[in-house]
Amino acid sequence: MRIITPRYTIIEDHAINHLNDILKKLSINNPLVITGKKTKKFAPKEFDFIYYSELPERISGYDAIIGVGGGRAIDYGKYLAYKNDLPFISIPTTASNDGIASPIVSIKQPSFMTVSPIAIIVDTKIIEKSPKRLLASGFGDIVSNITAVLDWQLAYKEKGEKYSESSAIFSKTVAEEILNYVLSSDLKEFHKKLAKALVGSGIAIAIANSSRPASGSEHLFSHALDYLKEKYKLDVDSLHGEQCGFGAIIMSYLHEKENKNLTNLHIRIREALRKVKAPTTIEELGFDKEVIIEALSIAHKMRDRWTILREGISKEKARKIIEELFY
Ligand SMILES: NC(=O)C1=CN([C@@H]2O[C@H](COP(=O)(O)OP(=O)(O)OC[C@H]3O[C@@H](n4cnc5c(N)ncnc54)[C@H](O)[C@@H]3O)[C@@H](O)[C@H]2O)C=CC1
Ligand SMILES: O=C(CO)COP(=O)(O)O
Ligand SMILES: [Zn+2]
Repeated sequence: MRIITPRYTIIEDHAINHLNDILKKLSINNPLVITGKKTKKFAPKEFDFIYYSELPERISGYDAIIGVGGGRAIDYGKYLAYKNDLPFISIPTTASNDGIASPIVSIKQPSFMTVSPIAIIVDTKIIEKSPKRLLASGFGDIVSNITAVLDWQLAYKEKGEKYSESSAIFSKTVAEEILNYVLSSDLKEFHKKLAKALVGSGIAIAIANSSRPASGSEHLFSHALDYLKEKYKLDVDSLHGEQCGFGAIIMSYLHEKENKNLTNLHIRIREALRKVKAPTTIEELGFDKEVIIEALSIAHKMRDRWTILREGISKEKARKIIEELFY
């Protein structure tokens, strides 16, 4: 199977200045920009634009789509490009999840595979100035790759699932590298290392042609929270990466129980999340304890993906795990 990865990836201060040069190299003359109301100020002024909240199904007369913004702006831009069979250029204005580089579209669950961006332009000066909460969310999404790879290896061992060692090693290495960086540094370069790690995660997904290297039981838990937010009409504004990082604390704890080589993994993950000020308590994440317990007990049903949750854990066992970890 052919692996499609971005043809141009620039991650540096003032990277935005390279856009016209990249468009020329790609022979793109008339792109349409998809952005959000708060991130329109970062969009190149010379091209037409549409807000992602006002997306048409079909467009004509453009030869590419450029996504400029946070996770949803990039996701909707990627989706529109895919629907119209156009190349997609990703220009994230923050680093809140690995959608900035992945071939996945997650505007609704289940997410689906499209095509990797043909170019990714990450202006680290813009990222640095973006809300710290969004960068903490991005760290949650990348640290979740550690439990995602552990789950993938478990599925390979217990169910014979297709597994790519090259994608898994890549995904695990970028995640562990930034975890160690956060635990041992003053975070001066955090935004740059985070942007590079999230791009690496998106490429690992492209290599696997699946979100497996970046989405395991911790993402199932996050999808369960999204489902319960909808079901109970909860007024909770937790971000994708925040939910996944919190889920990684729980799932690394479950993996540790079965694999003594992983001792203290959940402690290291929780300490690193706390250091970047990502939510690490139920109150900080914004949910009631009972919703967290219900999410853990239904997470395995969110998609057909074998993980450490296996056929699911009872509410009683979920309660015990949550109380051991957070009380
Ligand atoms: N395709 C993929 O692989 C994945 C895609 N996603 C997508 O990402 C979405 C979540 O993305 P998030 O970014 O967490 O939330 P979001 O996109 O809902 O919100 C991000 C917020 O940050 C603001 N923002 C962005 N850059 C900024 C800057 N430089 N300064 C000030 N404000 C800025 C935006 O205006 C927006 O209000 C999901 O709903 C899903 O659509 C999530 C995970 C994976
Ligand atoms: O969020 C993702 C990777 O970080 C995509 O995961 P899903 O395939 O579970 O939606
Ligand atoms: Zn994710």
